[in-house]
Order: sequence, then structure tokens, then C-alpha cells
Amino acid sequence: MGFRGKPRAAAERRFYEQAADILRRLEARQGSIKTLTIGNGSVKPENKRKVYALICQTLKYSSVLARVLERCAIADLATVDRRVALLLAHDLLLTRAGLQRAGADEKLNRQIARHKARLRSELDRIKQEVGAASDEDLVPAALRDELPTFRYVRVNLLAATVDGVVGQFEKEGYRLAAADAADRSQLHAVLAAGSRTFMRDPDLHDVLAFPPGTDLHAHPLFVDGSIVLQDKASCMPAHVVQPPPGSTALDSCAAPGNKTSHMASLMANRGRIFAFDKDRARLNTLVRLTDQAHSKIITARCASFLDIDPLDPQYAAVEYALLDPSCSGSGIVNRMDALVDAYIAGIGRGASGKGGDEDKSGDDTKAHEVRLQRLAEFQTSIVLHAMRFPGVKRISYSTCSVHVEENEAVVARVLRSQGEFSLAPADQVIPTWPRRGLETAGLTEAQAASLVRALPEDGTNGFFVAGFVRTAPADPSRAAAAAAAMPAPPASNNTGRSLGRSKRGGRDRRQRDAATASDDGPAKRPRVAAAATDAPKSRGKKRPRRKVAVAVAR
Ligand SMILES: C[S@@+](CC[C@H](N)C(=O)[O-])C[C@H]1O[C@@H](n2cnc3c(N)ncnc32)[C@H](O)[C@@H]1O
Repeated sequence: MGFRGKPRAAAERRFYEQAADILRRLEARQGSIKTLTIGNGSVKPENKRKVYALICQTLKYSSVLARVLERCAIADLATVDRRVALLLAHDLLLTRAGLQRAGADEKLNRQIARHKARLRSELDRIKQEVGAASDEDLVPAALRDELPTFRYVRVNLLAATVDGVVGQFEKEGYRLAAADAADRSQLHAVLAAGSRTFMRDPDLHDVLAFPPGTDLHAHPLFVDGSIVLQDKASCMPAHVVQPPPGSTALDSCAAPGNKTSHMASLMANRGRIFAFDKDRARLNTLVRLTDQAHSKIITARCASFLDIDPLDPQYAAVEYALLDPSCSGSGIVNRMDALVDAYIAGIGRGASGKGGDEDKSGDDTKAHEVRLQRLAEFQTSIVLHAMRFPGVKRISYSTCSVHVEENEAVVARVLRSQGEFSLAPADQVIPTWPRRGLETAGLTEAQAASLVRALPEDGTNGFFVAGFVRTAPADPSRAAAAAAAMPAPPASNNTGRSLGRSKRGGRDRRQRDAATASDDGPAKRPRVAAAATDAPKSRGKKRPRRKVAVAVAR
């Protein structure tokens, strides 16, 4: 028995230590909770969900747990790592089951368990002080109240019809509620009320809306590629650019490819889409995901879009451009991020909640402004570059940011910097969607009205979309001059590398590198084993110059 017990004790010690290590990495902003737990190869598969739940719950209660530990000031716990103590205190005080596998790690368990009564009474005292009727009331309100982000489902028209998918859900017992574009509050009320209710989206014909929390990841329609789980706002750009079947489009910053596969769906797999992304690993994901979505017209190229020559004859047929470049990601509603932010802020203040360094927050504000400025330079350069493709006549520009700097200000600057494109009129840009752009950065009321904004209170992520249409024939020299006139962004310490070689000197490279930490997530570069052609197998087509690397699964 003793022999069998030993490895188990080691495994259990590892459980809390491993979770503490994940907290340490979250503090260092080395990844999201999900990537550091579910995507962490060193956490045993059977423990992943447990570790994930423990981390989320501990973060929710971290400020109160830290206060309990601080107030008790138990000398015996001084030697225990701060994060391990938080995790143990969580399990000991806030779960019915208590410490995980109690008894497996005798020393650690005994060390904390013998103080349970004292810790518990301190927790009760805090509850009394703040008037909390239950443990749940101890969670800061901002982390408790979830915004209702609906589960949006995009029907992949390459594998199914909207009616077919609706019928399938009805057969499974879901109730289809009527959607009224004019009454958004009714839409919200219906979805918030019923767990097995759904609606056709009133703005996008290929999108369905389900109540928040609906999990369709294991649904057969998702597994066979008939539906794609994609936020509604992120489905808007393909509808704004509207490439018809048989046309040629490009996607400048395409990975992981949700919008690329959406264009292929609207194009009925007829025509061609050039999909560029500078990140090799992300482009590999695009190749895999668009393949699962049955998209057959995508030519994926690992390159910086800014290195692509718009006058290269192979792009002469490109008429539609979807531009969704890196951005601050400030519109993404992610409750998990909010948990981590609150936890890190709590560490900064100390458990007592005091502290805060005003000079530092001033620095943070400045760094934030510089970052936004760099992103805006980069985003503007992407739009102006797309406008240099002589055949392009319609463009969508989007971000998942709520900042004016990356949205209306970029649009205004693009309009000032060239004379061939204007904003698409409002009736061509998701006309039924009520929230429009802001009349700022020199934009007129009519221009602002042709832009689309989305905010979390609309039940989507924060998002921005602009449509541009060609209003004057292409003049390559004018567009090139506009691009050359772009001011160089401030020096960046960005480490991201392009996989393509620039033929045009430093300015483009600086603009490209100006996209610092963004919604793209940390750049992962898996080892590369072999190269696969990026060309679709079509007759008579010129072989593209760049190759897509195939990553080895680790
Ligand atoms: C917001 S994400 C795109 C999301 C994508 N459109 C989708 O819907 O799945 C931005 C992407 O731009 C890529 N990117 C950044 N700079 C780039 C550049 N200069 N050229 C091409 N891609 C770039 C990033 O690697 C990242 O994958």
C-alpha cells in the first residue's frame, strides 16, 4: 500500500504546484487561462478541467482570499508560496469537497488544514463587514455580472442551407423565435429568457443567434462543418465586402481564417481568394480550418501583405479586399481576461487594497497611447496598400477594437491620403444595424453613418467595420505616392518577424512591425518540418512564389 501511495502523493503535490505555476505565468502575462491550462501539455489530460476550474474560481475570490490570509498572518504559512496558499485556501474554505485528494500531500494539507477554523472565522468576519449573504457575494460585482454575449452560429453555405440548419435545430427541440430588426430589446429578451430558443439574425442572412452559454462545440453540424461558431460582429466584414461567386478577392491579414472561409461561403466556392498572413503557425491553422469548412478556392500565402506587389499580374483580377489587421483587441469581451486583470491589479494594490502608484499609471497611459498610435499607423498602411491593387473596387476594413484611434481616425486618415476610394454609403453597409460610427476625427455625419460599430451591450464583441468603394480609376503612381507619404511610426521593440522579404526598404517593415501585442495572441512558432504548396490544384494557374510550412504537431 505504501508503495502505491507514494507516486499519488507526488502527483497531488504537483497539482497545486502546477496550478501555482500557472498563476505565476498569468501574472507575467504569458498566455490566457485557457492556453496555460487546457493547452498546457504538462498538465495531465484528466486534470486539465480541474486545474482550469480551480484557477478561475481562485481568481474570482483572490482579493478576499488574500485578505483572509493576510489578516490571519499565520506564521506557519509564511514558508508556503503565496500562490499555493491562495489555491489551498480556496479549496479549503470555498469548496464542499475541500482540499483536492486530502491526505495525498500530508505535509501541505496539514499545514493549512489545521488553521481551517481560524481562516473560516476570518472569512465570516469579512462577509459580515461587507454585508455579504453568501460566498458568491464576495466576488467583485464587475466579475460577477456577465454581459450576455449571445452564441452566434454562421451557417456554412458550402455545406448546408440556413433553412436546413434551422429545421435541424427545431427537430432537436429548439424553438425558433421571430426576430424583429426594429426591436432589438425584444431580441435580447427572448434570447436571455429561453435556453432552447434561437433566432434568425435580423441583419445577416446566414447567421443564427442562440442564448448566451449555448455550447455547440460537440454538435454534429459543427463537427461536419455545416456551422461555424463565429461572433456576429466578426461575420460583418464579409457581408460588407460582398465578393460575388466567381470573383477574385484577397484577405490581407487572414489567419486563423474565419472571415476567409466566410467569403468562400458567400462566393459558393467559385472564384479565388488570396489569403495572406505573416504568421506561419497561424496560417497553418487557417489552412486546416478553411479545409474543415470545405473552402476550396483559397490560396494561402505566408507573407506580410505589405510585401505583396499590387502590380504583380497574378493579382490583376483582385476586385474585393477584406482587411482585418492586428488591433488592440479592446472590444473582445472576455470574462477570463477580466479575472486576470483584476487579480493582477489586486497584487499591485496588496491584499489590503491600498497602494497604487500614480506615476506608473501615467506611464501605462502613455504606453497605451503609443501602442494605439503604432497600431493605427500599421492599420492605415494596410488599407492604403490594398488601395494600390488596380482592380480592387470594394474594401472592408475592420477591427475588434473600440478605440477611435484604430477606427474612425484610421478611416479619416485613409480618406485624406488618397483620392480613388470613398466610404461606401450606409445602405450598403449592414443597413439594418443601428449602431453606427462616431462623428469624430473630421468625419461628417453621413460618413459616420456609413460606418458600423458594435459594443458588448449589443450582445456581440466590440467591433468596427468600414466599407470603401472605388470612385475614381486606378492611378498607381498616385497610390504609391500616398503610401510613401505615410509618416514612419515611432521605433518599436516588437520582435515579430515577417516570413517574407521586403523588396521595398525600411518604411514598410517599420509599419509592419508597428503592430505590437494585439488581439492576435502571443506569437507561437512551432517547429517546421516540411513545406507544402500554397497553390490550389487548378489547371493553367501560375505557381505562387511562397510556400506554406506545415507545422509538426507537438
Ligand atoms: C485580427 S487577426 C485576423 C483574424 C482573421 N481575419 C479572422 O477572422 O480569422 C490579424 C492577423 O494579422 C496578421 N498580420 C499582422 N501583420 C500582418 C502583415 N503585415 N501582413 C499579413 N498579416 C499580418 C496576424 O498574424 C494576425 O493573424
